[in-house]
Amino acid sequence: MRIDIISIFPDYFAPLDLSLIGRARAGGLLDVRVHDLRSWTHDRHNTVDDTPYGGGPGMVMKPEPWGEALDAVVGDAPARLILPTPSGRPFRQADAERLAGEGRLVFGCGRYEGIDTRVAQDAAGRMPVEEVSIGDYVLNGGESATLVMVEAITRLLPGVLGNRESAVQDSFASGGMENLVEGPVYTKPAVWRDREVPPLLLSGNHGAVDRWRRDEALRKTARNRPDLVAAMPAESLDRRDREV
Ligand SMILES: CC(C)N1CCN(Cc2ccc(Cn3ccc4ccc(-c5n[nH]c(N)c5C#N)cc43)cc2)CC1
Repeated sequence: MRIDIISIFPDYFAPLDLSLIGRARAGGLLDVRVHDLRSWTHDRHNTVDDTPYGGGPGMVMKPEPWGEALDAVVGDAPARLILPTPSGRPFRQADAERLAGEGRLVFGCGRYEGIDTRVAQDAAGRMPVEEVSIGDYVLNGGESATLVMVEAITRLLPGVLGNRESAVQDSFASGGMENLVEGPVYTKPAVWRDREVPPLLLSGNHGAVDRWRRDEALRKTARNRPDLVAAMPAESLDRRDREV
């Protein structure tokens, strides 16, 4: 997969040189290129914003630099443009799974009050465009959202997660009881500050451990995400589950 990111803060994406994504890039599993939008400005001040038509607070990102940047970065290649925005469709695990199947993604990181609407309209004539939001809270720009989405998407690509991790077992997976949040996890030592690891986890009884983990995950989901429990098909909750 190739990912292009266009932003006025390219240094924001230094974290993509680290850890699993950094290793995937170094190993040629992933091609991530970050571009400074100001490279496509031509005035002395590298201007990327201007006042909004119709008045109102703040500034809006000018269309010209974006148009030139997308022309240069995408050209005629097949690609999907992802535009983080507070008004976008919610980005969920199912979207990460869908987008992990794409060959090329381009993330356009807006700032100020957003990008002139004509940029998305113009791009839609050449490529699929998705306006997405990572959550119901307000950020200052699209960079953090792009980092979140790039991580959620690329961790699903074959070979990116090491052999010791697996995206297959992740919670929030689409459909079924996999929608449980993660239950408690423990490692050595068996006792820490007088707190014991549940003895069952040291029993070697894998069936009982699996049932315990599922009960604990269901208990935590009911406590933290009652919306996920409510959305589960009734038949997927057996009698024992209802007692948890
Ligand atoms: C004055 C008054 C009436 N306005 C009312 C509407 N407000 C909406 C508004 C607020 C902030 C921003 C800053 N910003 C610029 C580009 C950009 C991209 C993503 C996000 C973003 N925020 N939260 C998410 N989940 C996001 C995602 N994904 C934020 C961005 C842009 C737009 C702005 C204020």
